[in-house]
Amino acid sequence: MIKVENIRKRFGEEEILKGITTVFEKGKTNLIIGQSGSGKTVLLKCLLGLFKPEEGRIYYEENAIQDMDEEQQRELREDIGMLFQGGALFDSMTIEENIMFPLRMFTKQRKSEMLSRVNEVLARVNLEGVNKKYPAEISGGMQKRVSIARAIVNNPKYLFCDEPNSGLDPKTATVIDNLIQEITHEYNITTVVVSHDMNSVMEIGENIVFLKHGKLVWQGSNHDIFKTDNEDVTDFVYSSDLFKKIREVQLKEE
Ligand SMILES: Nc1ncnc2c1ncn2[C@@H]1O[C@H](COP(=O)(O)OP(=O)(O)OP(=O)(O)O)[C@@H](O)[C@H]1O
Repeated sequence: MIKVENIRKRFGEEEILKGITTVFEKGKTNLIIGQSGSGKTVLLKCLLGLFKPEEGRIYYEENAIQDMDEEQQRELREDIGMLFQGGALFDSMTIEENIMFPLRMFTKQRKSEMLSRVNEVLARVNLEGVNKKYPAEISGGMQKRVSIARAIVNNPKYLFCDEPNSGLDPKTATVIDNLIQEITHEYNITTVVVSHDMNSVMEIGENIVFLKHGKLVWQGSNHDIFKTDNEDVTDFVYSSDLFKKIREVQLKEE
């Protein structure tokens, strides 16, 4: 669980996050959504400790990151898996070396132990046997799965995903979304996904935090989102014709 209490972040004169309070729940896929520029990435970077809010507090379980010393922050980093936009694999390393990277950084495991863990996570993302390939030799969807394998290799308690399915076709995007959700449930971790993709909202939005101009204007699940009459949310959801039609059908059925 990650708890955010009244955080404010400004750059120069401009206040980007205007007092956000929320909880990202354990064992759930928590989505941060909103229009471009609403502050999603800034909030994610605050959660990760990459930006320091001027006000407010962020708790990982009961521990505020503001109170952590360097050693505690290092321990927290070990518990965090990160899936970057675009995958961010190292092109000059094989898939195996890419996935092993966090293990080399954070553990003192022997090579054989690391290799066996690499094979375990590759199997989890249904990608056995690609160990010796380079990122350029596999498809975009496979690269994303390798990135997920790397993000979970160290058994994180928290998983952060920044636009995990950008650049993927809709079918592959759904596979990636579902994989993120399955892993979240299986390992009972706190997952936070930044997205502006309505399909992701539908598929995996168990707890959705909706931002507008740096404020949290709505929070709920993918079931609630079709019932709300909050105009900011409906404008966002029904900017897509497909979802407009789904809404019409739902309203007729009720
Ligand atoms: N390092 C920075 N310095 C100054 N301004 C910043 C910085 N990072 C973000 N901003 C500003 O904060 C605002 C919110 O940006 P943010 O990247 O969080 O939006 P977003 O909701 O993630 O948008 P998108 O969906 O386009 O990625 C923008 O106006 C942006 O210019």
